[in-house]
Amino acid sequence: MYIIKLDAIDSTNTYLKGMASINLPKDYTVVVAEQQTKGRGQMGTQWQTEVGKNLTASVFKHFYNFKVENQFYISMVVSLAVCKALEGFRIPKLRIKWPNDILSAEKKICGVLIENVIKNNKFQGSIIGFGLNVNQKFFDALPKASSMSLLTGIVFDKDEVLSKILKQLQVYFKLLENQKFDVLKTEYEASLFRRDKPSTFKMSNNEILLGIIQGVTETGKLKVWTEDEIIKIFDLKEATLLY
Ligand SMILES: Nc1ncnc2c1ncn2[C@@H]1O[C@H](COP(=O)(O)OP(=O)(O)OP(=O)(O)O)[C@@H](O)[C@H]1O
Ligand SMILES: O=C(O)CCCC[C@@H]1SC[C@@H]2NC(=O)N[C@@H]21
Repeated sequence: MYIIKLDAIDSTNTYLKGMASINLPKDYTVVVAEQQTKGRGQMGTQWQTEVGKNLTASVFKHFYNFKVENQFYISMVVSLAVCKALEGFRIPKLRIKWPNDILSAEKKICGVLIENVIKNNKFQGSIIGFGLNVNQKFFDALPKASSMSLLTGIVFDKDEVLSKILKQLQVYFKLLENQKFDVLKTEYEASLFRRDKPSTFKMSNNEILLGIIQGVTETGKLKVWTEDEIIKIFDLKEATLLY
């Protein structure tokens, strides 16, 4: 494991992407920054965190002969590894909000941004970025966010948290390497936020839809039992889970 610690950078994902474009980094090369000036979230959003309080890190993972159709398993691995590490710190009521937000007591404490590295027309590996709210206490502009510290009253050692997450990433990636697809999907679905509960979705055409989350497909689409009594399959661009 090789950890690069930076005081400030635009984005740890962008930094690692730049490294990978020159030479593919070794497996589990980690970039961690105290401050990101252009932290990136999913779907073009910004990742905002208080300087020095939280973990913003990116990890490089190689994949050899990986079938691109299995990509969602990478997402499952990362969400499960973060959850398992957080369980170890006794963070309460952990859930994975599809596809890969980590919630505690229904508030978002961690976001994940996975970006693929393709070279010579081949999928070489992924840059796994995660932003974990560790010791930040105020989220004035983010009403749905919280942190490990806010939820427990404890101030955490960020290095210790990072090291536990990296350890769990290795454990769960081993399962993926050994093709334990069922184990991963079952554990992911068991942790899914609002599974088996009536939920409200906002569709891309702005319609509101009610349904009950059943689980996910192997490619990461959400299976929802709707009012018309059929199972609908949503991809990320189609539906946002409101509550
Ligand atoms: N440090 C952070 N912790 C949690 N969320 C963050 C953080 N930084 C940025 N975000 C993102 O900010 C966005 C706005 O969060 P907010 O809590 O206001 O919910 P929202 O805009 O209603 O979004 P959503 O559709 O994700 O429920 C979300 O996409 C969230 O992922
Ligand atoms: O929208 C999300 O939930 C994903 C947020 C991912 C944020 C992390 S912080 C470290 C890494 N570098 C980035 O620019 N983004 C990810």
